[in-house]
This record gives sequence, structure tokens and C-alpha cells, in this order.
Amino acid sequence: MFSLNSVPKTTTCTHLSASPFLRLTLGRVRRMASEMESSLEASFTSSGAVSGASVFLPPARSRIFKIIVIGDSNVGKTCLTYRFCAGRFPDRTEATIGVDFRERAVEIDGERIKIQLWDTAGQERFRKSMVQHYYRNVHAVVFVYDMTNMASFHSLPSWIEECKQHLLASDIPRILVGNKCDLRSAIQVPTDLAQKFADTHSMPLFETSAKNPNDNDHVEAIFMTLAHKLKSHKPLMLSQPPDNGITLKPEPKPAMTCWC
Ligand SMILES: Nc1nc2c(ncn2[C@@H]2O[C@H](COP(=O)(O)OP(=O)(O)OP(=O)(O)O)[C@@H](O)[C@H]2O)c(=O)[nH]1
Repeated sequence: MFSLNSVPKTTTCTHLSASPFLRLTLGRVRRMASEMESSLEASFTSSGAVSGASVFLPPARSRIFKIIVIGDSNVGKTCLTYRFCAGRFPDRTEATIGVDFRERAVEIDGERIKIQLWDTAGQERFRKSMVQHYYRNVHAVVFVYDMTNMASFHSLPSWIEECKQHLLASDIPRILVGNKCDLRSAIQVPTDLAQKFADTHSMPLFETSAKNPNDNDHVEAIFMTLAHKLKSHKPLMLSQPPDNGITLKPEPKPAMTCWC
């Protein structure tokens, strides 16, 4: 069971969890992932991300951006998501089972947006039955490696391959994050090597530390940059027909999204 200092490795999403210190079975985690997906779809319905239909909208709800965080076990996915959503480094973590959800509401250009981070399990045995939930309705992907662990860097192609297999659209924003840059004397992955890899895969590279917020790229800045990019995609726009219904029209998509 969790001590009060440990990170709840099960959901931290307030509207789904009765107790943040609840230990969940994989089955329950799967059910919750489905609920999260439904709530995501509902949110986008009310905020405009549905094409074609003419609907009456409930009171305005925030747009939600679903961002999945993937990479080997122990690279610091939980700590990075916790740093962004809770504003601090967790005192203790445990291996993620299935997926954890963390959410933070931010305001960008006057619009309230919920950034929903899906902290996925790095260990194969804790993720295989959940994978399809991770990738459903995803808006952005964060690949994480541990700068002090070359093996975690070498695993990146297989994480990228997994994304491809789940048919993520090629214009879905992806970023590469090297974590634990505070451990200077233990760094194994040189920046130029990581940058080459990032360039090859057309992703921006950030080197950071979930532990020390003053090191290199700030975790806060990384996720906020991503949120700004997502917002600027403006996937759909609303127009108001005379009968007070709302017609949702897709906005023309740009031919390609540049993340460099
Ligand atoms: N020094 C340092 N340690 C970190 C940093 N981020 C995470 N850690 C440590 O790395 C270990 C693993 O962190 P987690 O966030 O649980 O890793 P994870 O990628 O979520 O692992 P799984 O849940 O198994 O996939 C923990 O002991 C953290 O305290 C960092 O920026 N600096």
C-alpha cells in the first residue's frame, strides 16, 4: 500500500478516483481508461472537435488534450508528469501498472484547457493489455529516455514503431525528452547523438530533469510548449446557425506540421 509520500501510481484524475491511494487491478484500470476516453470524446463534442453534426451544446467545457508519455521503465515518466501536474518531484515512486492519469488545467490565450497526461507503464508485463487505450484519441506523444542509461535511448526505435503500429496520424505532434540531466557525472547519452536521432525522426529534443527544475529545459516549459502547439492546430471551429444549434465544421488542415 502507499505511504502518504508515495506517488499514487493509480489515477490522480479527480473525477475518476474515489481515493488517490487506491490500488487498482488491471481490469479496473482498463475500465477507467475507457471512461477517460469517453470523457475525452464528450469534451471534444462540447468544445467543437466533432465534424458534420448539428448539436446543442451543454455549458462550455474545457478542451482536453490527451498526451501520452512513453519510454522504458525507470526513465522518469511518472516523475515528469507529476512534476508538471503537482509542481514537485515525488518523494517515492513505484512501477506504473497499466496507466496513470494526471491532469492540469491551464489557460492559453484566454482559453481554459485541460492537459491530460497518460503516464504509461514502461514494463511490458504491465502494459500489453492496455496498449490500445493509450493510443486512442491521442493528441500528442512524448517519448522519454534516461540520459544516464544508453539502453533506454536504444529502445526509442521500438517505442516509435509501437506508435506507428497503432496508426497514429503522421501529423500528431511528437517530442523527445531526455530526463535526469541533473546526474551530470553519469550521463551516457551525449546531446549531439540525441539531437541526430531527434532530427532523423523530425522531433524536437528537450533535455531536462524532473528532479531539479532549474536544470536545462524546464518540465513546465516542455509541456506548455506542447499545449500551445496543440491549441494552435485548432482542429475545428464553431459556427452558430439561426436556430441556436451549433454546427461544427472542420477547419482546413495544414498540409504538414513542422515541429522543428
Ligand atoms: N536524479 C533523478 N532521478 C530521477 C529523475 N526522474 C526520475 N528519477 C528517478 O528515477 C526512478 C524512476 O522514476 P519513475 O518516474 O518511477 O520512472 P517511470 O518511467 O515512470 O517507470 P515505470 O513506471 O516503471 O515505467 C525513480 O527512482 C525516480 O526518483 C530525475 O530527473 N533525476
